[in-house]
Amino acid sequence: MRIDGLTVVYKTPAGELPAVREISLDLRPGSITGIVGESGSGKSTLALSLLNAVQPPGRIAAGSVEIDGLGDVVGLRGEQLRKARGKHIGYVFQAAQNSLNPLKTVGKQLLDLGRSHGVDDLRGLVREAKELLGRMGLDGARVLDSHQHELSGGMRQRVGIMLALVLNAHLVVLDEPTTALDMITQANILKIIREVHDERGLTTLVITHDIGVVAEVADRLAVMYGGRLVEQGPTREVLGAPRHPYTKGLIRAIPRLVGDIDEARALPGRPPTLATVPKEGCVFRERCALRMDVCDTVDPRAVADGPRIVACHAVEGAVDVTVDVKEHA
Ligand SMILES: Nc1ncnc2c1ncn2[C@@H]1O[C@H](COP(=O)(O)OP(=O)(O)OP(=O)(O)O)[C@@H](O)[C@H]1O
Repeated sequence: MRIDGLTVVYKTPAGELPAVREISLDLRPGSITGIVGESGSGKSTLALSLLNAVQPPGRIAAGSVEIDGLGDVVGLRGEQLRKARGKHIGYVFQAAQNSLNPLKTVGKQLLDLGRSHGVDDLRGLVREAKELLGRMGLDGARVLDSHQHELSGGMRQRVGIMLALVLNAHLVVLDEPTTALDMITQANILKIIREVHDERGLTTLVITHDIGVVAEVADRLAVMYGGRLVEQGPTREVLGAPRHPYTKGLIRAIPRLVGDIDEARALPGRPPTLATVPKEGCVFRERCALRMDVCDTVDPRAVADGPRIVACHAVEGAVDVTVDVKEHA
């Protein structure tokens, strides 16, 4: 999947405002990419636009989402689009716990899904679903016989993951796949996502506010702030040596299990909303220790340095960000 210059706007009383702005990102075949960002940074809007599923008052205003063998998803309509979802792209939306039909059993919904995508071997589909549910620690036969209200939030979330994987799509988008789960179940589900990903040679995108989740599963990490991607690169490199001041702040804000709890320092200020996100210049400048005059007027370009891509005037200008941030703190 190649996302290029993607901009998504919502119509508001103040006019159309961008929730996702000029995002470019390549999902490499066989990799797991994690997108991390605070609430309101535009993650879910981005996930929806990858399936061309943004609903009014939102719309994709610019850019493309090219998928191998399918073309630009932004140009797909109606039946073509419905077929692409599920068969080419499996997805779990953020509200997976609430997205099942309350009137039908999970098994009935699975069969509906299979039929609507022209699956001939429905028995095989049920077998596959049971296998996936079993791996996630559930009794597959029982779950398929259940209605939504008979399942806990965590069980529904696992059903959502099963439905995303069962049609054997090669591209899988998981929006907050583990939010309703306790820590142990979360670790187990992430392990299974990784295993199924490897077994099937999938290309996977995991969207989350939880940097621990991406640290666990993602090969590549992209950091989102105010609708922009501010930094991307191999997960270990980004977490081990973050370059963008926002990524640094985000990592420093994580409390650790061992060591001094006071070392975790919350990032001062709040992330911008649609109404407050600056129309020009850097979206992070209000909270940035390295703010310069140019940040008020010029949007920093995303500059690549090997596998790392960073959009920051201070980094672009080769300022030693580590030293400056420490001094400021
Ligand atoms: N239907 C809508 N109409 C107007 N604004 C919207 C709509 N949906 C989202 N927004 C705004 O777009 C911005 C991005 O929202 P989005 O839900 O994509 O962020 P997010 O990073 O997924 O946050 P969260 O994790 O809380 O869901 C936010 O400022 C949000 O208020």
